[in-house]
Amino acid sequence: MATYLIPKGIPPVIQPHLLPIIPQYFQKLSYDDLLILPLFFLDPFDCKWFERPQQTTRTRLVTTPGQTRNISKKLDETGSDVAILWGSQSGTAEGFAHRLAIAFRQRFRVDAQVMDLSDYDPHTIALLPETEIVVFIMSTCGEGDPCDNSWDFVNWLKKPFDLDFPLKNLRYAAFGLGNSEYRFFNKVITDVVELLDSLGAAPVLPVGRGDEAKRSTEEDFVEWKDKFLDVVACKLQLTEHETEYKPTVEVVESDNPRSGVCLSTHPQIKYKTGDHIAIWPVNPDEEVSNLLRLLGLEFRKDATIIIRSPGEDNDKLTVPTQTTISTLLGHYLDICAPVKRETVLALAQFATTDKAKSFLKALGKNKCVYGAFLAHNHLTFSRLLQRILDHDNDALWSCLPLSFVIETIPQMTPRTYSISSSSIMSPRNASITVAVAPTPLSSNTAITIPGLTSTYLSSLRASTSSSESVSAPLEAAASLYAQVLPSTFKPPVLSKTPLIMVAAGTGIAPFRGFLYDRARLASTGKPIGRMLLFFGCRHPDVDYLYQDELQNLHSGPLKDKLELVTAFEREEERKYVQDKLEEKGGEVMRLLLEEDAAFYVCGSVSMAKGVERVVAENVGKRRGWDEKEVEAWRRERRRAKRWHEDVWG
Ligand SMILES: Cc1cc2nc3c(=O)[nH]c(=O)nc-3n(C[C@H](O)[C@H](O)[C@H](O)COP(=O)(O)O)c2cc1C
Repeated sequence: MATYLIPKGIPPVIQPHLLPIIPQYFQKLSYDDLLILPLFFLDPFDCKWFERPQQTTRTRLVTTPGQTRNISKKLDETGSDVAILWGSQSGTAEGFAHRLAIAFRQRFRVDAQVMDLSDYDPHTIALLPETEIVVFIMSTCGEGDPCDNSWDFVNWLKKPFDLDFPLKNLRYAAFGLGNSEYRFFNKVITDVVELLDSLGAAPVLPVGRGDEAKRSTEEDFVEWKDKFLDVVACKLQLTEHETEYKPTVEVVESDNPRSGVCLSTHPQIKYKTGDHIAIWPVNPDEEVSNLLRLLGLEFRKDATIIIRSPGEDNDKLTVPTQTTISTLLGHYLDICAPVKRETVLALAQFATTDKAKSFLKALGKNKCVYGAFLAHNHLTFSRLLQRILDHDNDALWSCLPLSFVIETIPQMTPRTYSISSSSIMSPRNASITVAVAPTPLSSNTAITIPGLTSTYLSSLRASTSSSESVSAPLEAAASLYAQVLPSTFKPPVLSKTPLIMVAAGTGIAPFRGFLYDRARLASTGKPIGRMLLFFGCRHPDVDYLYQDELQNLHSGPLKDKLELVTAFEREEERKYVQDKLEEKGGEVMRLLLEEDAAFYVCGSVSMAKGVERVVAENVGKRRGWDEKEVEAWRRERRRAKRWHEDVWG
């Protein structure tokens, strides 16, 4: 294992050999699956990729000039009877909305309009006649909250109305995305449907709910979508057509040379302790070259291509244009992503032999067959093409339209990590903590699926040197596309505020930054509040991250201030952080209820849920409160910035 600390702002392409910076506590890491890398770039491809309201401000009342904010008018203008409104934070619901529109067009040869909820005025849904249908595809975020682009819409539904049943003409369908590990599972769609019904709207089919915790969101959506299309065919008396491939993007080659990825360095990157960083992974060369070979594009890989939407607004394109084919496959499309069952079926129409077509149809025919196949096989888009070729040598994929590849393979999205360094201690370097933990296939554990970003990051490390030294040079090719994302998971402003931090696994990352902040403040004579750090992992010899550093801090600059409480799942006592919180309940309660301590939890949703339950039970017991009162207390703590969660499913 090696740790690299690389000064911010050095464009690696220009200056590949990086200067080692070795702050006092950064010298040794104790976990083999750990990597610390710098951040370099913002806006990696010289294009604006994701300027969306949910990533900028809560509301966006300004639309493109000339574009209506009236849903009814938009349907009239486009001659469409179906509006698909999406509320999404990280793009899944948005992707589903587009897929539904494509399926709709393919099956009925008529258009449905996909709309970002924040681009339209909520009250205009009341203007729709009964002959039109609105589809809501909405994710739940935060703690049962709407995504940033859906707040206005949900608030509008909650407001008092002058008329009874103002939405009595509205016919709607709804699908929600959520995760049952969260306390408020799919709360947004549940609330929206309840409110719509109470305002007189009528559902055309039961609400669908996807559950990320069961990894069934995709199949839940497909099932609901098929039912929706059946219902809508009947309601709108649409004529069914044989499914026919109609590209939604057009790909043309250009004579204008383009050098592929256009890097922009950002020498003044700033971050604050607790911020996040989004990393843009790059697909492995092998996967890219396999796909190029299978698509017969090897010799055209450096050709410049222009991607455009025929007759549509090019702003809706999900990949930047113009580009090269190899950049498209290497950077813009997530070619290592799992292959959807729908993709298998859609691919059948391009199979050049009957044998290949039957293979694909049999593989994708139902979710059980496909699920069992995936439980035994690691499938990516190129692996699927190869698989068919192995089955039938005559099957050729060189006629597969590039437009289909662009529409079908999900676009690359950045992966977000907590910054694990302190901006006070190390303002010129940001580090992240990454576990390289490939996922074994459920029915064939000998085969593992590598994580795209963790593998990419370790390949940068491996390509530099096998040395353990922090001064290992980074090769010119090892550039990293990254963007700092401000977060609210910040240490309290006053260093004397007591802290309770609960982490499992790589959830330790932000707390490492918090501790170094306080270590530096302690060294300047600032008063430091008491700190309890609960850390859980499998085994002290396996994944006790930053063990030496934590112990150094504990016995050094944070002596008498920091208490480390560890829980090891695979030691004899088999303890989890929740158990340790219970054991230390007396002190935790004193700090929380009497000393205004700030409480932080970082790690998996299930761990955070357990932690919250232990704290809630203890607070309830101490104060003699019922569940509602405890919940009100917790919400108040959140508002006062004394309760923070950074969790993932
Ligand atoms: C920070 C965060 C908070 C979440 N909170 C909830 C929640 O309270 N209830 C729920 O059912 N799902 C919750 N989820 C799960 C999301 O709804 C789920 O990941 C969904 O697929 C995201 O869709 P999107 O990509 O369209 O934003 C949360 C996810 C994240 C990352």
